[in-house]
Amino acid sequence: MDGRIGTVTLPTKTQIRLAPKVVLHDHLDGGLRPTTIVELAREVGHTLPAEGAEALGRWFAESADSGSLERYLETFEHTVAVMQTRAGLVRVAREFVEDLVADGVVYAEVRYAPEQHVAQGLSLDEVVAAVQEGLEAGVAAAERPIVVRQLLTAMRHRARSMEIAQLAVEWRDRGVAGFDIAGAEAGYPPTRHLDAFEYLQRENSHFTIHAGEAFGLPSIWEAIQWCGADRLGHGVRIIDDIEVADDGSVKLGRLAAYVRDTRIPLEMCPSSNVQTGAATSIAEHPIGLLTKLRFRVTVNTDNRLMSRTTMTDEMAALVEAFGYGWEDLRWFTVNAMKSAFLPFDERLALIDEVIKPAYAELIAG
Ligand SMILES: O=c1[nH]cnc2c1ncn2[C@H]1C[C@H](O)[C@@H](CO)O1
Ligand SMILES: [Zn+2]
Repeated sequence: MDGRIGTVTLPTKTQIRLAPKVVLHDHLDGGLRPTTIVELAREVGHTLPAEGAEALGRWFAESADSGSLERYLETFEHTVAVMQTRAGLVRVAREFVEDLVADGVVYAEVRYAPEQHVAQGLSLDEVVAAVQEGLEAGVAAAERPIVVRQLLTAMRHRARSMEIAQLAVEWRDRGVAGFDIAGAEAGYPPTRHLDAFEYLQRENSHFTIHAGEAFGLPSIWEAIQWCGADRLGHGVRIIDDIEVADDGSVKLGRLAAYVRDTRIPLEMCPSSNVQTGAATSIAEHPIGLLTKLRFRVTVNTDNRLMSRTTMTDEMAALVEAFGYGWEDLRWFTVNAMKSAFLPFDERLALIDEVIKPAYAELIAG
């Protein structure tokens, strides 16, 4: 494909890869290289569900492509198993950054649940330190500048969120930018972790909440109006509060209006949503309508291994499905940078000095 539809030139994959991109929702334990999993599994004696890196990569993608978030999450057993040692965590984090750099990402927030990496005796603090060491090694070795921060996730079906929130605050000046909760959504409302969110608010800290992915509006409403989430992980089901009439007129319910009016960022992950059944296809993904309605939409990968994707792939898929041009890709990227859990002056510097000049050139052709 030469990237032309009629007389309009659409961004090609090769061009998109070179454009600066920002990812806010990218799980460390969802982005390992299959080759690394094979090697680490051999070292620690973990039995994998497929032989060899290629078959394993396929296994992750096929198993995650299940139509259910719960089954999608089962695949993480095999990544988490090889991320239980300091060396394993350092390596995975370093390679994670290398892959982001190769994808043209200039700012990334990398999330994972420290409580899932203590099975072989590491303390929570040692886990965060190992990940930070790997991320910094990746940044130091990068050919192009990249800024990377950690988000510490607590698992919503467990009861360690307060501890993890405290850990995020302890590490706030050493590479951790915020907090998140993840895992099965149905049956585990965000208010189960209200004490952790209230603590973070008192500490002037930042957090996002996975909400509106496998459960609907009540989950989003709790995340925002009870817990005070700064951003929504996915948030796709906000579409349930939007009515589009046959004549094309649109009516927002009170929650959708609140989300749009207060510019709450939506960390949208199109491919992941198709795999878990939160959306039927990329072309029918609510991101199309939400973008048209100017919600604060950002584009993300969620789990590059399980979805066999990259930021470049996600953006290219959106270009193909919706005909987006460079202005649209710049808008997603600036939205994401504005929504980052990084100090305002640092966000502005990346927007003014890195993102806008690069897109200005791309738009000029
Ligand atoms: O999209 C997701 N929704 C809910 N939970 C998720 C998603 N992607 C990954 N997780 C879980 C599985 C990981 O083990 C955990 C921490 O990264 O977060
Ligand atoms: Zn996620």
